Amino acid sequence: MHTVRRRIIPTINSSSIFLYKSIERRLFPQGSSSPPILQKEQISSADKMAKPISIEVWNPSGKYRVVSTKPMPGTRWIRLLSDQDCRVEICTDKKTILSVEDILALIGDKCDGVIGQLTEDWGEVLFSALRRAGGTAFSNMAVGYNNVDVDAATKCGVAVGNTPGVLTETTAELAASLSLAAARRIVEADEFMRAGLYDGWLPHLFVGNLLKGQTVGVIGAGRIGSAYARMMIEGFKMNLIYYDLYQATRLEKFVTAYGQFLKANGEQPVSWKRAATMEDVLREADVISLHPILDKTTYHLINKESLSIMKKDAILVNCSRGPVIDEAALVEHLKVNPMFRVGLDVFEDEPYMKPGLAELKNAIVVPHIASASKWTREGMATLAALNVLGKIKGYPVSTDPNQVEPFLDEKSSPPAVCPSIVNAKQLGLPSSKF
Ligand SMILES: NC(=O)C1=CN([C@@H]2O[C@H](COP(=O)(O)OP(=O)(O)OC[C@H]3O[C@@H](n4cnc5c(N)ncnc54)[C@H](O)[C@@H]3O)[C@@H](O)[C@H]2O)C=CC1
Ligand SMILES: O=C(O)C(=O)CO
Repeated sequence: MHTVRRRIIPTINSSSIFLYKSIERRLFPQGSSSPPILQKEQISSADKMAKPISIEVWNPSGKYRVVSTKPMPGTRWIRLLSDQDCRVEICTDKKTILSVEDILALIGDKCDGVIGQLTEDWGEVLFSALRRAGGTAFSNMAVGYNNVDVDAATKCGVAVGNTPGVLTETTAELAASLSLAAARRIVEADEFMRAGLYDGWLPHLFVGNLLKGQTVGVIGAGRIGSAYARMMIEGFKMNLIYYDLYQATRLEKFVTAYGQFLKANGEQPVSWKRAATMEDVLREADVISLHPILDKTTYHLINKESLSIMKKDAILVNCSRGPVIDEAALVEHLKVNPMFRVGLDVFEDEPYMKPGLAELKNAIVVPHIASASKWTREGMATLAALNVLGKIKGYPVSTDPNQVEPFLDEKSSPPAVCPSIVNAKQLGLPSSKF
């Protein structure tokens, strides 16, 4: 078998290059685990099973084989794994979304753990394959894990990690950005300027909504929903109405204290209300932001009926998951209510939009970038790698998945703990407060 072994220039900074004895770039045929190294030209594009998957290997002599289905930001995550005797294989295939077959090929016959992405379908097929390959660890590089069948993973004895906390503020900031952009019609106005249509100030030009004193509605007041609420209340002095299955006590205390502060300074205080039903939020709020998890209870939470009870000039923001909104119903609603505006980061059939959405001026659409700040994305990669590493090494699981700083501090070694394993209890894994 002809082999190709090329040294490539690592994309990480030069100080870390010496840590890695060699880097291989190989072409990985689907359906084999320790595949022969093939030249691209040798592979017939007509033969689907022979379709190559390109990978990058770090620390080739590492004892544990850890696969990442995507290159991830930063280099700390690679260093942390390599330093702990892991051979790290990163899929560098150009295809944006890997299929189950692609991932089966990456798992192969021996694989200790995988770091995967929210675009991948992690169900019984992949978890059984991972288990057969000797693997017991998987982590999504995301806090949301609606793409993962956790029961199937548990049945196979595979731990499922996620990355909460590190993306809370970044995601909330995008929700706040979309709220402002929609309220003040920033995207429409930008397009107007660039089209050369501006010929002077006019009293009616791009008039939008003032946020101060209006009501912000939050559906799903967990980590991100609460952080978003605080930004809108503190930043724009909005009143809060929220709906969640649980009471957001800290958020309520914050609004009470901030209201008292404003009052003491002679300003109009802000207020909060926990709604008994989601419909109460939809009826009362001027800006509504969706932050629940996606599950059976939140699928199409916003549909034709719920849209119909919202104010005609309300603003709706979605930075949770696309299927929380019935997007076809939303398109119809936007068409007949031009004053109703939306800011969407996520879509029902991602990466696609429902027909008609792209043409609507009252919709702002961005490609699932809510967690896309450098610090957050590098932190997500680190937490995902530490989940996988911790399970491989037999470390206990953190009892507080919101305590992320100790894992992210670049100046010290991370604790010997898995940051967040969602099926830890079901698997009977030991836990640690650390
Ligand atoms: N667009 C993006 O890039 C990002 C999207 N997300 C999405 O945001 C979601 C929330 O993340 P976190 O705030 O960290 O999670 P979290 O678990 O802290 O908050 C979710 C909240 O939703 C509530 N909830 C669950 N079912 C509900 C229902 N039927 N009605 C109302 N509330 C309900 C929960 O009680 C919880 O308070 C993630 O699951 C993920 O899908 C997260 C990060 C980035
Ligand atoms: O973390 C998530 O759930 C995302 O959607 C991307 O950050």
